[in-house]
Amino acid sequence: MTQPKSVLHGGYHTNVSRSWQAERTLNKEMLMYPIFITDDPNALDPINSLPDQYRIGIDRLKAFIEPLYRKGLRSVMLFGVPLAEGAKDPTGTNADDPKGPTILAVKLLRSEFPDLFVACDVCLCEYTSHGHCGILREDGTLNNDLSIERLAKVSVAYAEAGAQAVGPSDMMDGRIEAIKKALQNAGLAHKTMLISYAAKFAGTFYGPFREAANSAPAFGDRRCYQLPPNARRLARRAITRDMEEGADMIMVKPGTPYLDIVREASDLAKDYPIAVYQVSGEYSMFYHAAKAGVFDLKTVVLESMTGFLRAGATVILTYYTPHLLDWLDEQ
Ligand SMILES: NCc1[nH]cc(CCC(=O)O)c1CC(=O)O
Ligand SMILES: [Zn+2]
Ligand SMILES: [Zn+2]
Repeated sequence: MTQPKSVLHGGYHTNVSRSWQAERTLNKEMLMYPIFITDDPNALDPINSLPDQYRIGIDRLKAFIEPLYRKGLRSVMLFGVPLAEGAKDPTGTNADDPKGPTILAVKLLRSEFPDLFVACDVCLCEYTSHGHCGILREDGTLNNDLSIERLAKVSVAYAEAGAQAVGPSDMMDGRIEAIKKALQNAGLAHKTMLISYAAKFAGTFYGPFREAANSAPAFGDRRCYQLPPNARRLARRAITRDMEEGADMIMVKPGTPYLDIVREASDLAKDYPIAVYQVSGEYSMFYHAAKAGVFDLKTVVLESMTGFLRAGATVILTYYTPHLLDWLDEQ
C-alpha cells in the first residue's frame, strides 16, 4: 500500500479548522462603499451599467444610507456626478463648488452618521468638458503642474467640508506630495487620510463607471497617465514613490485581474493599510454571470473577497458592500 509521506487533509477537514487557515477574515469595517452623488437633489436614478446601484441626490442621501449604516456600513467613497447643462469646463471648476453635490454630501453624512468614515475620490474627469483627469495643454497633452495644483485645491475643499480621507484617482505625477503639502498648509493634514490610488491601471474594467459618472474622455484615452496593464515593475515604482510623497494608504485597482499587484503592494508597503478597488467592470461581470446561472452570486463574491484578503488587502472598495453587509450577517 502506498501512502503519501505528508497528509495535509487532516488539517482542514472541518469548517472550523478551515477557517483557521485564513490570515485575515472579512469583516464589515474592511468594506468601503463607492457611491455616486448627483446634482439633481431628488434623484435616485438606477445606473444601467451597474445594476442595483444609483445616482443619488442630496435630498435622498440620508434615507439611502440609513439602513446600510444600521447594518454596519462604516465607510463610503464619494464620487460627484454633475449632470446639469454647462456643469463642465476645461479646468473642472465645479469639482470644489461649495454648493456642489460632493461637498454637500460630505457635510450631510458627517453630521447625520457620526461613525461613518467619509472619503472623497478626487479627480477632474467628472468635471472637465474634455473628460480627462487633469488640465490639458493646447496640444491636448496633460499639464501636470496645473493639474496637481488644482487637485490639491479640490482636496483641501473636501477636507475642509469634513472629508476624513481624500483619494486622488487622477494618476498625475507628484499629486500625493502636492496634496499632502496643501493639507498641511491648510491645517488639515493631521485629520485627513491621503489614500493613494498608486497602482491604477488603464484598461477595460472602468466602462460601467464612466457611464455612471458620465466621465468618459471626449477624445483619446487615459493610457498616458494610468499604468499599462503589463507593468508590474512600474506599479512597484509608483507605490514606492507615493509612500515617499506621504500617502497614508496604498490602493490597487482594478482588483481581481491585479491580485499579484495587491501582493506586491502589501510586500512593498508592509507598514501601510492596503486597499483594493473591485471596480465597476468586475461588479457587473459577476452580477451578469450569476444571472446567467454561471455561479451563485453570494458564493462567488465572497470568494473574490477572500482572494483580496489572501493577496494582502486590508480595505476593500466594492459596489457589493450592501450585499455583503447582509451576507456577513447570514454566515
Ligand atoms: N478617475 C476617475 C475614476 N475613479 C474611479 C474610477 C473607476 C471606478 C470603477 O470602475 O468602478 C475612475 C474611472 C476612470 O479612471 O476612468
Ligand atoms: Zn479621473
Ligand atoms: Zn498620449
